[in-house]
Amino acid sequence: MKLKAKASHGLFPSSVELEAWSWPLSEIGEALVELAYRSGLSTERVAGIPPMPQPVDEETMTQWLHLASSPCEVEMEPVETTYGEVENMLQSVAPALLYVPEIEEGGEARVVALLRSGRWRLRVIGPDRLIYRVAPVALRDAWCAAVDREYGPALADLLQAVDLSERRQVQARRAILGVQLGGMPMRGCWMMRRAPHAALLQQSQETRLPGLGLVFIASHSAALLFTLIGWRLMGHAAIHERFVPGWLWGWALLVLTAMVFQALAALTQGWLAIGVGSLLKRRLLFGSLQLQPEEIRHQGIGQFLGRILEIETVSQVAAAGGFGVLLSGLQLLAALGLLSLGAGGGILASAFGIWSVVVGLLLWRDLKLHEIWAQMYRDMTNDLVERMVGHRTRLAQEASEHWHDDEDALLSQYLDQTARVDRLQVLIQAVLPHGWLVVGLIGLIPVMLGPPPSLVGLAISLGGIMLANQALTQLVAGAPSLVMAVVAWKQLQPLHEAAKRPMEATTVEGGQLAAGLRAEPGEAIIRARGLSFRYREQGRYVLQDCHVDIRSGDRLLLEGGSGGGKSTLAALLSGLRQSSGGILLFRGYDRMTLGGATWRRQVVSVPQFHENHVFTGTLAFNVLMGRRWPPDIEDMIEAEAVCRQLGLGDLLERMPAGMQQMVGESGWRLSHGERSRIFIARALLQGAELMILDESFAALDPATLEQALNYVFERSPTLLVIAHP
Ligand SMILES: Nc1ncnc2c1ncn2[C@@H]1O[C@H](COP(=O)(O)OP(=O)(O)OP(=O)(O)O)[C@@H](O)[C@H]1O
Repeated sequence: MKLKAKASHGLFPSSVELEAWSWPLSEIGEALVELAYRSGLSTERVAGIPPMPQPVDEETMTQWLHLASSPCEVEMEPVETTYGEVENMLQSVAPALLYVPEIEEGGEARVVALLRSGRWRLRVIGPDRLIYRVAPVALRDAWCAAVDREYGPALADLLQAVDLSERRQVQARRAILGVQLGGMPMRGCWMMRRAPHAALLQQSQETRLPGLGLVFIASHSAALLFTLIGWRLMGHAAIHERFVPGWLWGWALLVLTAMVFQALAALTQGWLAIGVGSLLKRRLLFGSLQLQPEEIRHQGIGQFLGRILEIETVSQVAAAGGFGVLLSGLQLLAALGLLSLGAGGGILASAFGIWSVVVGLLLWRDLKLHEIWAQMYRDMTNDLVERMVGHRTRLAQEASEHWHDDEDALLSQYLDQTARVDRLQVLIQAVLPHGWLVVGLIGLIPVMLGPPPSLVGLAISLGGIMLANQALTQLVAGAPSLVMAVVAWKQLQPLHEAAKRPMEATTVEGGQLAAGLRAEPGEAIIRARGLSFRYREQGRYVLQDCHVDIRSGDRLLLEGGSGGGKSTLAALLSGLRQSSGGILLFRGYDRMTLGGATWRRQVVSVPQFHENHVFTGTLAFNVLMGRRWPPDIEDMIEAEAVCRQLGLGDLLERMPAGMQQMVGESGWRLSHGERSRIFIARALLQGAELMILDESFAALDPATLEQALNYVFERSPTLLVIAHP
């Protein structure tokens, strides 16, 4: 099959073949750099991208892309679609890299660098750095060629028998395969995005928020300007009693223009709200995943839950007109200008200045009260989460009359604070805008008592008072949401700070090691010299001057008294914690060289029961999450086999949905022994070089223990078992 694409350069576009607009696999690094640069995500063409290790499979490629994308300040996210959806996906996934398997038997695999494109023509960068325009269907055919080749021949005879032109035959084959294979998963596409730890401003540029913001401010200002000119026109006509039709038409035109700009402002406000909300959500959720377990533990998980819920407040406020509040500032300035131009300008402008200070002070007080209120709310959430987690223990062991002791005290403090916030709100909402009308009219009294003012000056002053009233009404209507947003943003600061931390990158050595072969029998896997660890800087050492040697193929048992530091050592060896001193090497590399992610892939630890978790999801997800998700059919077959070998066959028979059964907190309640074997299965399926089991067999009866242990011996290349004597 020959694939064609129109070249976009030159005066007379000509058809060129796949080789011209796709990159050889060996040049994937160059394709990545060029795509990052041309799509505006990198500021320069980064040099020195390491070569991709061979042989290539999807896993190696994903790992390598993870490694190679970090110097370009981008991330490559694997995208999965179905055979029937390929064309749609190609139209929305850019910028992206696509792995195109060999089109013909014996051909070579290629890579396509897809730029942001229109719907009907996709733009791709060729190895000659020129941009080609490709029909979505041509790229679809290239990407799906391997699948089409496998399933297409069966259709060939059928299509030959029908009298159709060659073009129609291709279309018919595409349509039939689309129906037959529509749900088949398709992989080999990686979407390029700005790295999530990049500055918020850079990320907002990517979503075109600054431009939208400017359009919003400009259209709002224009609407205000045209309204003011309209007022001036009507005022002038009224004072001079000259209501000629031309003036009325002019006024109508001004009002219409103001309406158009107002509609544009409302439209861009909606887009801004959605854009800001999604940007913040993405950023802060990334921040929450960047937190170290110790940071969460230090503050309590409920505190963080409370903070994460605040994300919704910030984005809702954006939608609820927080921007309108900011813009009422513009109206206040315009009102100040009018008041100083009108009759008795000095007095009215000063009165308005003093009133604005009062407004500012009351809003400041509102902010402070809200901050205390939010802290109380977070404490209550934390308390509630603690109570829910420990509910069963309290049920069994605490006297029921004490269950709600602290809860009642917290609740009554919270209600008192809510009442304080509400009282201030009433004052702000009722007094500020209307109070100003009274103050403004009192400010006019000296003007009226003095020499008669000019009618124009009086009209301008009245217009200024009304405009200020309108601006204050808008300000106090939106102020509560703005105050909430400021308070919520302050609470989200730890997540925002965590989001600035760069992700742990896979290093060149890490990538090579991950793609390379297993260690030779007897080769040193772990080497630790003088290893020490303490939980706090001034705390006591839990481990001190510790020497460990683990070789490939070893089966080791680590015994020791309670609190002796066995689990801590397991956490250090598996890269979950970092040592306070000494040297720790995995196959000759330290953690910095290898990268934390690669280290944790290669040394898997099954933590003690209370430190491990069954996620709410299918059993298949729970055992395969350490390998990859979504899985392919081989993964599923292997996962079921591992579960059966660990003695979970009975459980699988009893579960109505087998491997697809929902487990976890709200699903099938697994017994202690079943859970511990699921943890073992999860670790075995990760395929790590070294496996550490921390008291994983404690809950098993002797027969099951023997079966599980024998299987673990058989499957793990190197094993360290922690157990009590
Ligand atoms: N976050 C922490 N801060 C301070 N000390 C801690 C912390 N976590 C654990 N420790 C202490 O470190 C010591 C070693 O704990 P570790 O869990 O490694 O022991 P272990 O040998 O696995 O014990 P066991 O056999 O009872 O599971 C214990 O004294 C424990 O109290």
